[in-house]
Amino acid sequence: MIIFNKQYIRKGFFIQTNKKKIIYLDRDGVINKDFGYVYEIDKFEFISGVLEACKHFINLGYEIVVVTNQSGIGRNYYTKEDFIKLTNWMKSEFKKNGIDILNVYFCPHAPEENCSCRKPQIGMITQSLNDFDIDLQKSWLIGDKMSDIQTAISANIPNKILISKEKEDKVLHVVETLFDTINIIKQ
Ligand SMILES: O=P(O)(O)OC[C@@H](O)[C@H]1O[C@@H](OP(=O)(O)O)[C@@H](O)[C@@H](O)[C@@H]1O
Ligand SMILES: [Mg+2]
Ligand SMILES: [Zn+2]
Repeated sequence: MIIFNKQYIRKGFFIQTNKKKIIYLDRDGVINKDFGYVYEIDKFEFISGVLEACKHFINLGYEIVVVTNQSGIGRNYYTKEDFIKLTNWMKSEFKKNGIDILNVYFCPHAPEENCSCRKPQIGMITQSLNDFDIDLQKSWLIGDKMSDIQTAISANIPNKILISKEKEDKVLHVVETLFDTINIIKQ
């Protein structure tokens, strides 16, 4: 039996980092089909392969955080309560498939409000760092707009993937659906 010298432990030689590694997921266009300001359960259609991809991430030890712009609230297309109702349903659907979503962060503001949380601003990422002990260097951000990728750049998240049918030469990883990221995120 090895007895660690208490003074070493006191000096932090054996501090184990339990920092979380996160997959930050954009919602519309990544988790669900983006029909435009989706806020009703019957209009929320999971994109094929999303559940399998999320199970893959969890098997690799990641936790999943959703970061979503919801300007439809600020534009008065729907209410914050509508969004929360849909979000609770979405989380329950993930849960039914063995996938726990650590948290969903959303920006309810319209673009003209110039808030600090609407992507590509990094307010939602910063809030997640306040809420959890996260290792951003081992985390990923996956989105369907270049503004999502810009969020990762601004937040110093080194690993980012664009979900798009067009090749964006400014982004190293461009795939058509979240399922395709299984071939990229392997540890
Ligand atoms: O992709 P995330 O961030 O999860 O959510 C995007 C949605 O809030 C909506 O964002 C809008 O952009 P504007 O917010 O109007 O610029 C449009 O792109 C809509 O099609 C889209 O549904
Ligand atoms: Mg999106
Ligand atoms: Zn905001």
